Amino acid sequence: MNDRVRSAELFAASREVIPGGVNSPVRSFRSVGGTPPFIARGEGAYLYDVDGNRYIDYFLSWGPLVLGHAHPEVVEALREAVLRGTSYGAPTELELELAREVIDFYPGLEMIRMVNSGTEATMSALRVARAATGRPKVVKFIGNYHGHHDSLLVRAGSGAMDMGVPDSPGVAPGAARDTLSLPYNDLDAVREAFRQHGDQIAAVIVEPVAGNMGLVLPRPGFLEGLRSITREHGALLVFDEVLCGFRLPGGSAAAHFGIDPDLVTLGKVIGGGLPVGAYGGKRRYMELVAPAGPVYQAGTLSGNPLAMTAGLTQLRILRRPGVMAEIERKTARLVEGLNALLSRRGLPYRAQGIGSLWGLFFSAEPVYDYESALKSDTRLFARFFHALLRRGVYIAPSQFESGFMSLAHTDADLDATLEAAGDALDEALAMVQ
Ligand SMILES: Cc1ncc(COP(=O)(O)O)c(C=O)c1O
Ligand SMILES: NCC(=O)CCC(=O)O
Repeated sequence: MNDRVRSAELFAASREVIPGGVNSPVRSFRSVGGTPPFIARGEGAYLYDVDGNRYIDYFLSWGPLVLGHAHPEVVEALREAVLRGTSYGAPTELELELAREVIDFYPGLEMIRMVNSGTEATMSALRVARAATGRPKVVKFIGNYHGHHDSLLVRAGSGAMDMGVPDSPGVAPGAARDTLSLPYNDLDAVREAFRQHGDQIAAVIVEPVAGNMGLVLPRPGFLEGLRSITREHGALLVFDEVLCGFRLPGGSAAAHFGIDPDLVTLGKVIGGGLPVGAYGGKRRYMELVAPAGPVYQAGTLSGNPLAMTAGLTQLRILRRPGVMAEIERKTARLVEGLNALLSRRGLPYRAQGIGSLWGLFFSAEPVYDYESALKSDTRLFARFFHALLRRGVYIAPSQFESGFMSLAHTDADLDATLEAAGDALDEALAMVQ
């Protein structure tokens, strides 16, 4: 492994002109320390940095690249598409095709609107929910992350969790006042919130599998409970599947858990690595969106032809027989391998996976919400992270993020990863003691 000398120079220079040197806080290594590699290119399962180091990539642009970097068919489709122009601001058949592809993939989805990010998707979904119900309040769960718009940047996960201040200054107090933040996996808290404010609550928004406080699964009955409580009180249930969409068995939480949300937000995988988000749901709600209805939401680059091309190509490959199963097999193999390493060392930690998502908490106790996630040993995580990175394996630089898997990862990559992980664990443990 080469030093990251050039990366360090670029990081220092970037910090002069870009806040913190990055265009999104999670990239900065703030919680683990040190210098993030500056990336020169990605290919398959690998990232290459400007100093000539190669990393097996398990954060995959924070989730979108379910086939790996620069999948040849995605690249070819983009090469052809770019010759036809980069943006029209007028409707295309591609948008229809991607809408149909997603609707076909996602049970119960009737209409969908493309936007440019997951943030826009959740912001717009809540606007629809408020318009549909005429109510102001929303329920979210502590440690779930739905993007950075005001009403949901409250007790948020992801980078906000690392900052130690999950509530950002600058969020309009009015916006935050209408957000009720409850512990994840706690149906009693939801029932109590509805008992107090039921006629004021427009929607419950949830990451059905939580991926922004580390990977946290819903307890059996939690999602079913949300469905019945929201129905009972005339509030909408919004599944934020920006992160878990097309990465859970069956492709979605709706399919995997057999639950029919009113609205859904998507992003990441559906854009194939280009900037895309989407919100959709039942026709009666989505027909409120302009110009079909009065709820205004727009976007200069929404439905961008390059983004639609990348998303469509990636989803079609993902739907080929055996592809999702293969990615899931590799995820399970990695998780099993990590757990074997941990048990062999007598450590009380466990990795877990679902679909093509995985996670490992350095906590001896089960993690089911934000508070229990915070009990993890973040110092041990930081040491493990850097020891892994030095061995050419790049996971998300925070204890409170998820791991991802792609089709491009080979069994040889997994073997190399597990060997590196064993050595990295030993190194990290030796340093902590
Ligand atoms: C569940 C979830 N919702 C929303 C978002 C926001 O998406 P974006 O970063 O594209 O704005 C993210 C990740 O960033 C996410 O993980
Ligand atoms: N799990 C965290 C994210 O997916 C967010 C990525 C970003 O904000 O750059």
